[in-house]
Amino acid sequence: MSNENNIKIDVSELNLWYGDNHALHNITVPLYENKITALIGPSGCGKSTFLRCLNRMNDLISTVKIDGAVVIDNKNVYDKDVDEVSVRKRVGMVFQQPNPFPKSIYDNVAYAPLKHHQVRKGKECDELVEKSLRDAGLWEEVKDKLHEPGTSLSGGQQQRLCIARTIAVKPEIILMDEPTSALDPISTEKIEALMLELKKKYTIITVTHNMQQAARVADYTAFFHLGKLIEYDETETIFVNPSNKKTEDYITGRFG
Ligand SMILES: Nc1ncnc2c1ncn2[C@@H]1O[C@H](COP(=O)(O)OP(=O)(O)OP(=O)(O)O)[C@@H](O)[C@H]1O
Repeated sequence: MSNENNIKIDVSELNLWYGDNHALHNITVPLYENKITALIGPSGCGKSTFLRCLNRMNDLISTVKIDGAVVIDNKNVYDKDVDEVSVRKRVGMVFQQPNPFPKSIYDNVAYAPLKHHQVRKGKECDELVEKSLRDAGLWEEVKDKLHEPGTSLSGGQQQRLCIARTIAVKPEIILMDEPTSALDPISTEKIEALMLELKKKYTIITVTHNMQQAARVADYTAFFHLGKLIEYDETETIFVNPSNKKTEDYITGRFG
């Protein structure tokens, strides 16, 4: 694997237990800046669990125990002096089901930046809302109805609204957990095109069950099986010339 890229998230010897269930085993992986990394593997192999470790979302589950390190820009986000809210601001997340707040399109985007005092109400906030919606590829479709409910949009538009809401707080990393699995093919295509645009500014880690999607958008792909990272490499290598038999069996549809 080429090493010309900057490491944005350096995960080392990460283990996670849900009670007695050892769900992630000693995961060590460098995730690269301004790249899209796809996490693939059969259901229950730990993809979402791993993704949620990157912004400390698993801290919200009381039975979880984690050890190991997730180092972002030279600082382990699990160090005692790190506040998890600040981690979640730097590492945004987009979920499988579009989940806009029960608020207007405008307020969905403006809510967090206003709450965190990143912008003032009025012109400054208006500009941020417009920029975020533009960057999420949604502005032209919603600019005349910003005060209508976010839930009045189509599923694909709602997902782009959720992406606009995520980028409005200026994260450095965006985690996506099967961001297109609830969408039709045309909306999926728009989100994939958007991901390729967004990686110029952000580091993206995405979970997908869709092999074609991983092949289309991801620079790097990590294959998980039973809580272990089996293989991680440039996407083309994973799909064309995997070195592990399990990877080959999975991508050729022999299991999963
Ligand atoms: N909140 C939770 N509490 C307890 N166990 C959990 C929880 N979430 C996941 N697990 C367990 O952790 C393991 C990994 O699950 P995870 O959801 O990370 O897998 P996944 O690869 O994302 O699966 P899928 O593709 O089906 O979404 C499974 O054994 C699952 O049952």
